[in-house]
Amino acid sequence: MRFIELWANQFRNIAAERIPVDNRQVFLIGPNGQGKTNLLEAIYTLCYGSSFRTNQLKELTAHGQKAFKIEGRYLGDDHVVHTLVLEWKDGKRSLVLDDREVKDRKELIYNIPCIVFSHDDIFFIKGEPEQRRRFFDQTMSMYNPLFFDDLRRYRLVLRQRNQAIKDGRLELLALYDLQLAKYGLAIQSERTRAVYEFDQIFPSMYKNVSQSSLDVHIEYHPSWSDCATEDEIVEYLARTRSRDLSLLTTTSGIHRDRFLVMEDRQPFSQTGSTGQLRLASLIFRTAQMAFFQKKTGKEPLILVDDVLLELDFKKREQFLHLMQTYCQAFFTFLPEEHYFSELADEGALLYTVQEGRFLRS
Ligand SMILES: Nc1ncnc2c1ncn2[C@@H]1O[C@H](COP(=O)(O)OP(=O)(O)OP(=O)(O)O)[C@@H](O)[C@H]1O
Repeated sequence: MRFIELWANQFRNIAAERIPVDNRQVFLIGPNGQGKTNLLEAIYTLCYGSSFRTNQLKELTAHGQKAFKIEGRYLGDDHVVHTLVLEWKDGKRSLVLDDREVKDRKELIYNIPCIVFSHDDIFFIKGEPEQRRRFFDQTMSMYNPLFFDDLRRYRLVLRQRNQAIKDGRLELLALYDLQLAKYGLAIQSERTRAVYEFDQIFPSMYKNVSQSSLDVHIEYHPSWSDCATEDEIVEYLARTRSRDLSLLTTTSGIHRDRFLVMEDRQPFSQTGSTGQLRLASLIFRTAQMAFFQKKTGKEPLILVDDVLLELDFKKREQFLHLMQTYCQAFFTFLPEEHYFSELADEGALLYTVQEGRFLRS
């Protein structure tokens, strides 16, 4: 698929003007604070119904406004042009695809698979366990709707179980434990498989791009590591119930799983330099692209937000080589970063970005 045209109204500082983007590569070039990332955010929000910068859709509304709208026309894998519209109004989000309301955001994920490369990705490597869980859950949800469903159901049961603990309604726990075990085991098994496969891709990519022999790899440590069946999880939950009751929360489960980025036997966040961690975070994304393609045979749309700046020429070349398999890419660059020409195919679309306006160069 590829976007053909974008339009946003009252979305951050983007001017409400149609932006033709019918090209495999679109370059957005401009000084800081002009609206380059805002356009990437608008695309991402259209693809997933949520932003990669904030959990609050209302923040995307232009200053002084109460609503925004984004519209994208895209050529689908079915070779038909579709129109997708997202509107935020009166505190509510609505999504319409070809005049039909999209009731479940899940439909979108499988419609326009989109991967964003941003500076914040470094937190996948050096941030809290929650951030790595989110990365791997995202990676798996992109190709596996069943995993996505199991995650949603697990989260719902977890919330209900925690509420029951807080309310002292202990008679409900046995039922919740059965459900947690069911969805949790499915998620744990899928995470085990996915990390195994991801780890076939990531370490060699890291070695290639970094031009080093560092063995950086991923380890998965499930919270219920000693449990291989639903019955064993239920027993475990029963054994640890007093701990849950005293801490007023569910202290074990897939929401406590840990994904570790290791170099040899130590956490890479402790041994790697900032540059190495940053590079690893970029490789996380390219590995995510490769993984998605391996699973689905499809190429994702990618949004690359000024992350190439820190790489030296050699690493950038290696990295760009890995990043070839996309259906469409939007790149942001500062004007002084002339090296975008290393990347641009002949005929690529170039826009100069100035105060929220996109001027064809
Ligand atoms: N809700 C909003 N309403 C209006 N303008 C906004 C809103 N949020 C951010 N902006 C404006 O958008 C601009 C920032 O745009 P953006 O984050 O896209 O920068 P950028 O061009 O990607 O620059 P950089 O290279 O620094 O990342 C700033 O001028 C900011 O004031």
